[in-house]
Amino acid sequence: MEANEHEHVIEVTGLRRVYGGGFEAVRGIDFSVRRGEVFALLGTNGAGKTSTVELLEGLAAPAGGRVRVLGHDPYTERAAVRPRTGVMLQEGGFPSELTVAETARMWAGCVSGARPEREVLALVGLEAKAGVRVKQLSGGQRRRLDLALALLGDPEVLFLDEPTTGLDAEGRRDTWELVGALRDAGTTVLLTTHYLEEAEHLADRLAIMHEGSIAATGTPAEVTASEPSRITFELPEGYFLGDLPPLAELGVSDHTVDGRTVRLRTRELQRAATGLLMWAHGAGVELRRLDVRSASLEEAFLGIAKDASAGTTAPKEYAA
Ligand SMILES: Nc1ncnc2c1ncn2[C@@H]1O[C@H](COP(=O)(O)OP(=O)(O)OP(=O)(O)O)[C@@H](O)[C@H]1O
Repeated sequence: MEANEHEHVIEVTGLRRVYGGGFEAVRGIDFSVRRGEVFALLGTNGAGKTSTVELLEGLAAPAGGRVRVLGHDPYTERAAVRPRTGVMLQEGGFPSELTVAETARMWAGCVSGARPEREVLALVGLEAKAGVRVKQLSGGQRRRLDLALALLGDPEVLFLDEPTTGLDAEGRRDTWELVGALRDAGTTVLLTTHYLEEAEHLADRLAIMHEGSIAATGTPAEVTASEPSRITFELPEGYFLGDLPPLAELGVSDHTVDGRTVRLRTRELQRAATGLLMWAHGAGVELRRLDVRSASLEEAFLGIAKDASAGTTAPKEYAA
């Protein structure tokens, strides 16, 4: 057992993946995941998330760099890593003629110390479908079955590739609850997702990938804080933009005016909001339709992806 096993369950350094035709899908990325953490990999289509997760699962060898899962190389030391990990691929690809229970039983036969099938089917809310053939399940129910199978071995580390794609709102919430409960029980979870709300809700830390590189990492709050906050209001009757205090002095980085609606962007939300409200108070006017808000993870994601496309920023690392 390596000394830092309890600290970093997954360690990725300078990782690269190159496909047959020479295309470099993962271009030297670094990140680590601590025990009991939920870590989300986000990114635009084709960013390299699945290519990365497959390397962590030991399904392929890296073209460069290093991966350690539970202190082992998941590709060359597969036998040491595989029994302690659970994997939910994007496409389960199970025989469609088997029933749900038969599929779970078949899969359990490949897992040492498997939990009872009924138990994992209940965890994902599929116990009532035990006798139904896989081909008769809806897309969302198949994702639940994929998740149930990943849980059969009671894994220490769980890899979930887009676990809630195709699930309805209730199914998504159920999966979030389950992942939260697994995390509380000490399971380390690495997931990929297209749903920023999901990452915001579930992830302790995340990385945003773009074209094979990591554009930003940190907690959702840290990554979100990288994007300016917004203040929107209507100019009071009889007032013009020039009547406001100088915007630069309020810490406003840019602004737009649309009719009487003013939109400000600032990285100093408290200073800008306080200055504006003090001005309104002093002038004895009301700022109608006032809306003051921090950026959402979605806004931060779009901003980071745009910057990365334009090549204007170095990777942003917010994590301690
Ligand atoms: N077997 C392959 N051979 C060649 N190129 C591949 C192969 N698999 C993936 N790629 C390319 O590698 C890049 C990364 O793909 P990957 O599936 O890892 O992205 P992703 O971030 O998971 O995307 P998505 O969000 O769309 O699932 C893409 O440009 C894709 O076309």
